Amino acid sequence: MLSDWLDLTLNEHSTAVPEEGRIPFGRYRLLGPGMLELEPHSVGSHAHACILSAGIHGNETAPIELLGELLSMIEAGRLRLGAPLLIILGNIPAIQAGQRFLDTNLNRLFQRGIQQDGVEPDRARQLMRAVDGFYLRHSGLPPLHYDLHTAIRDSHYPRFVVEPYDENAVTDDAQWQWFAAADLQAVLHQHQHSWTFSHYSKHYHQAQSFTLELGKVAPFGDNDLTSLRLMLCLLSALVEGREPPSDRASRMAFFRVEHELMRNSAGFQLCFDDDTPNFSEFAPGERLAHDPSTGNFIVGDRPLAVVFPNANVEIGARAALLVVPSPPPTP
Ligand SMILES: O=C(O)CCC(=O)N[C@@H](CCC(=O)O)C(=O)O
Ligand SMILES: [Zn+2]
Repeated sequence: MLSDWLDLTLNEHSTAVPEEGRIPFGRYRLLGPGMLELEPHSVGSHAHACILSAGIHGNETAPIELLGELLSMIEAGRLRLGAPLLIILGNIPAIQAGQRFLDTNLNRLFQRGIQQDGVEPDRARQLMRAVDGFYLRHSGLPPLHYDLHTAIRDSHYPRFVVEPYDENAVTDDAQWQWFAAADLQAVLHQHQHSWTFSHYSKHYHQAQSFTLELGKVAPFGDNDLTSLRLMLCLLSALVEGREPPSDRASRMAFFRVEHELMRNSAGFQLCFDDDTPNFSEFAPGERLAHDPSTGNFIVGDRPLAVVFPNANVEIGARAALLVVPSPPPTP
């Protein structure tokens, strides 16, 4: 029944799933569309209050399939539920339509007090309430949130972590070691508040919270989950409330954002090929973008690598992150 919940939710039949019930080692409760809470009979020695979200962008399907796999394992009793878990399917109509979003990018709206109306702002408000309630109910446990995505382009590091910015919340070193063991290959530290879903949990709840890019966008059924086998091991450990496997953080490449390229007008253009992979480097003097309202953006004294380039974002939105290597954290 739990593993059917994903399919039934996406096919508008979630009412076919009872609102609450038993599962091996615990209970489940539906909090609302695309929001499933699992509560263990007993918590493991390393349990966190875990939020795992996917489908914040509707065309990013591999993470939804990965959560389906995790739910099947829980339902079959192959994992011993040992931590409270909130599973979230983000933008349900966009997932149904196979689109990144319907009207506006949901992953820029996670800010308390947002005033906009519409499908995505309403969903952001629902999800923020669900996160607040979940962390309040499980306030005795450290909060954790992994928001699972896939990227539009190829990448020199196919699986990587984006660490949201917050000056008051410190990332545990253990997180980097878990990500290294999960075969994530790079980490990107954000340099300013970004109002993404992972930023919400970090900023308002001091959660260990990250956006995880787990490969490239593909339709349902076209994802190769074998590359996510070690990621599934990390998630399984979190589900069971035991300590995840660790590896040397220095296996991963670390970067920090130096500059955000914004699309300021309709005529904005990126001056490199559309299929340029994430983390491609550009030399000093190269022109990266042209915007009729602000002119050229030219690389300054040191090389810059480009991440998430997209000239077609909404006007006023981020069109690329420009990043530089940064030292790995010292344990
Ligand atoms: O591949 C792309 O261009 C976009 C992939 C994506 O959706 N990335 C997230 C990153 C969120 C963050 O900065 O933490 C996004 O743009 O929302
Ligand atoms: Zn995404």
